[in-house]
Amino acid sequence: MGVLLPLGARVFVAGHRGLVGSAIVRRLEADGYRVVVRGRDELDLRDARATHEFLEEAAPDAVVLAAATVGGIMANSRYPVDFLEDNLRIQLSVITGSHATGVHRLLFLGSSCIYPKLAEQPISEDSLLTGPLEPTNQPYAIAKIAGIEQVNAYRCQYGRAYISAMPTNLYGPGDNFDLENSHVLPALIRRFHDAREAGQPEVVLWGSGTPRREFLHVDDLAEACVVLLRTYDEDGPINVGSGTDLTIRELGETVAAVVGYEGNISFDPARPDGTPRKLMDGSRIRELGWAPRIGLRDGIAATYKWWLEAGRPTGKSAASARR
Ligand SMILES: NC(=O)C1=CN([C@@H]2O[C@H](COP(=O)(O)OP(=O)(O)OC[C@H]3O[C@@H](n4cnc5c(N)ncnc54)[C@H](OP(=O)(O)O)[C@@H]3O)[C@@H](O)[C@H]2O)C=CC1
Ligand SMILES: C[C@H]1O[C@H](OP(=O)(O)OP(=O)(O)OC[C@H]2O[C@@H](n3cnc4c(=O)[nH]c(N)nc43)[C@H](O)[C@@H]2O)[C@@H](O)[C@@H](O)C1=O
Repeated sequence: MGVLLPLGARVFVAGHRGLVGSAIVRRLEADGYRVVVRGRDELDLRDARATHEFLEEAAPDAVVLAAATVGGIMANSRYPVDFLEDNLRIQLSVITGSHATGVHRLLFLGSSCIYPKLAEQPISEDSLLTGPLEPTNQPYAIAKIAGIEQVNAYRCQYGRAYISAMPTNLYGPGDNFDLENSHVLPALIRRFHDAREAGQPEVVLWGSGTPRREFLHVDDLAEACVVLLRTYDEDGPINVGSGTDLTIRELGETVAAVVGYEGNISFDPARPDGTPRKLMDGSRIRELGWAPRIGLRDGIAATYKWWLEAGRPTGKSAASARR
């Protein structure tokens, strides 16, 4: 196999201000790569022509596609048009534009929600398209599946070294802490912190508390992405997970303990549970020598510390996220 990402290569990280993109920028720079970025205010990646012009001028050696319309279970349910169309448009602009301007190496990021709602656990890459999706995030999942197919098509028709990675649920510094639109982990950090400060006797979590989720610290994901960019060149998605999961009730208890909240935890069954379980089979990426380093409790403590030191950002509301 040739050198897929030589040291010093120039990498365009699309979505560099996000949870994932910012972690990938940190990792690439620490590893001796040169990073190219462009803010959404200057370049809307849904605009195919502007994206093409930018890629032509910037001429990166590689592209990491970490820009997307992203959110938790309620955002996915409330804004299906945005989750479907924004992501299809960003993918078309960036992947098509990369090929058209001669970029030979590209990493596309999908998500574990591309797999069937009731996939056999742990979920192997081979279970893609073997059953119905989870309805709360079907539009997003279908856009991401289209992205995987687009990557495969460029591999097949043009021999491009484009690849797709499917991370499990992520968390870490730079996450979205908006209470309605975020994912569960940052929401719980903020909710337990606020409840402790207010002396609130109870925190009501969404759903039944029984769904199981697997969480990976974003710095571990970033390391996995660089390993993939350097060494991996196969068809189809490759999973990136921590290898262990827990119930939402257990997650709530863990976050409460880290934050120092000692009140009661209850559940609101009127809110959706989503997929009952989505634990990834990570054996393929483990064979490449990558393994996560950050345990969940330590990762939550580090994220809580980051959030406090950053001035307790409240995250992206639906309006700003859907700008
Ligand atoms: N968070 C998670 O738990 C998981 C995330 N992933 C995947 O990782 C990738 C990144 O997610 P994450 O970092 O969490 O998301 P964030 O919302 O934190 O970041 C998304 C980034 O994309 C940028 N962006 C969105 N739309 C546009 C646009 N039209 N033009 C230019 N830039 C745009 C945002 O810009 P701005 O900062 O200006 O808003 C932001 O920097 C996604 O593909 C997602 O599917 C996969 C599994 C789990
Ligand atoms: C990464 C992944 O993320 C999403 O899927 P999800 O894992 O279902 O999302 P989530 O993190 O929002 O919730 C996980 C679980 O937690 C429960 N829950 C309890 N209390 C709160 C709470 O306060 N906020 C949130 N958000 N959830 C809560 C909630 O009811 C659910 O049972 C999709 O975007 C999908 O497309 C995707 O890719």
